[in-house]
Amino acid sequence: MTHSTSDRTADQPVTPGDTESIDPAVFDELTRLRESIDNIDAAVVHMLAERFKCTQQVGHLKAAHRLPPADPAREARQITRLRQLAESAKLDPGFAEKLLNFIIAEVIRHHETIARS
Ligand SMILES: C=C(O[C@@H]1C=C(C(=O)O)C=C[C@H]1O)C(=O)O
Repeated sequence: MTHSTSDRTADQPVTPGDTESIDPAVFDELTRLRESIDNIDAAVVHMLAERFKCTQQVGHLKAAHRLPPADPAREARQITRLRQLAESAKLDPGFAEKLLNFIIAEVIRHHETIARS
C-alpha cells in the first residue's frame, strides 16, 4: 500500500527509505543538498588520492636515505596549523585533529612497509 503525504501527520516520523511519503518540496531540497554532498565527497577522495601520491614519494625518499617513517615534530606543527584553520572555518578543531591523525597513521604504516621492502 502506498501513502501520500496527506496520510501522515507532522508528528509521525518517516520510515527510512519511504521517499514517497516525503513532501515533494522537502524531497527536492534534500536531493539538492545530497548532490552537493556527493560532489564534496568526490573532491575529498581526489584530494586524499593526491596527498597519498605525495606521501608515497616521501616514503621512498625516506627509505632511500634511511630516515625514520614518522616525524612527530612535523606532525605537531601540522596539527597546530590545522586546528587554527579549522577554528577559522568553524569546524570542530578536535575533529580536524582526529582526522589528520587518522590520515597520518595510515601514511606512517605505508612508510614502514616501504622501508621494509
Ligand atoms: C609525510 C611525512 O611522513 C609522516 C606523515 C606525515 C603526513 O602524513 O603529513 C607527516 C609527518 C610524518 O610523520 C613527512 O615526514 O613529511
